[in-house]
Amino acid sequence: MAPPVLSLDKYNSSSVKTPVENENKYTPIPSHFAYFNNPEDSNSLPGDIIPVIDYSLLISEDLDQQTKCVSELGNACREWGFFIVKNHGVSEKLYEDMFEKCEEFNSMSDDEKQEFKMTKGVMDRIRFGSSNNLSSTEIRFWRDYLKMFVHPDFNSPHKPAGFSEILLELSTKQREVMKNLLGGVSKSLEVEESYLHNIVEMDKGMDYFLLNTYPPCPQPELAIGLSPHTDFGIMIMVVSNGVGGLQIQKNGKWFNVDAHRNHLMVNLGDQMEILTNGKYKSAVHRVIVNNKTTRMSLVTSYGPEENNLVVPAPKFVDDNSNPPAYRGMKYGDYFIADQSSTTKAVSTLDLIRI
Ligand SMILES: O=C(O)CCC(=O)C(=O)O
Ligand SMILES: [Fe+2]
Repeated sequence: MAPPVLSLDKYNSSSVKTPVENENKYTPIPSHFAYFNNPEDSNSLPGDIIPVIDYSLLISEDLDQQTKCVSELGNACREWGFFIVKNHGVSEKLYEDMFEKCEEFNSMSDDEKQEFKMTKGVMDRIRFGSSNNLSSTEIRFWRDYLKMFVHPDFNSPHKPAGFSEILLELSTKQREVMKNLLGGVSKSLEVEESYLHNIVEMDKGMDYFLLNTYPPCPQPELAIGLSPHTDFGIMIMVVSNGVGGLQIQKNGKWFNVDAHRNHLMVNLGDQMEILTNGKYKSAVHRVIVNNKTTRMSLVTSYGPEENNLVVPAPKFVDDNSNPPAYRGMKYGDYFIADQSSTTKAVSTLDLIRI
């Protein structure tokens, strides 16, 4: 007898998690989750060569150490568009508390989460859902999300109790780390420390926070958590609950990112590529799923002020060998284009490449 098929539609659910928990003996997964046709497409390599940056050296008083760290940061940005950050100083306890609250959020019923579903559109201050693309003819991602704007105005679900306080504390601390990383990246580009920060008006910048949840999948070799993509934003900070899944692409090959719970994973985003006129590239990445453990990731995308017109910065453009490679676009418009696209290939950058 054919095994029962997991049916998401009968739950009319905006989440992968609810049906997964209610029908735990299912297989196969519904066809609209079947992403991989060819098993070789999911091949990957160990990520032990991915650069690791020691944040404590970046902010140290010892100028030699700092310079060495900036140079490592520059290499990581040029070669990978991605790096791992250790010794970042945000407490492990704060992450533990945040993940605990995220689990509590996930455990609420669909009815309880109803009020957080998208109502007006992608500019909703908070939205909960699953897959970017809800058209039934498209492949869906094996992922649930909760997304919200946390800067300059702070938004958070009002439940579970304590969620918003912990998120505010975490966002504030992570923002400080990001400011210093952005300073280090500026220096690696041989501009003053505040160059990128000032040009994008980071003090008024739009920080977008996401909780991604990838429940165990009975056929992980077929499904995908997130297909290959680049992120909007200047830099993106990711912390996981210690369960692997993130992969970074380099020279056409996929590398597994070591999922140490107390490390930050940072990738360069599309606005970094535009600002540096392609000198630093936005990293292509994807998330694969497993059949044992739920992966959760806390992602914050840091970007310019919403009305900031993002164009290649003067320092990286000249009339001879470096003409502008991207058209300018207001950051808010870019965000909307990225988040509303139902046909997005790998990168929204394709919209503005010259
Ligand atoms: O879950 C992750 O590690 C990364 C998620 C991601 O790439 C995204 O939300 O854009
Ligand atoms: Fe991403």
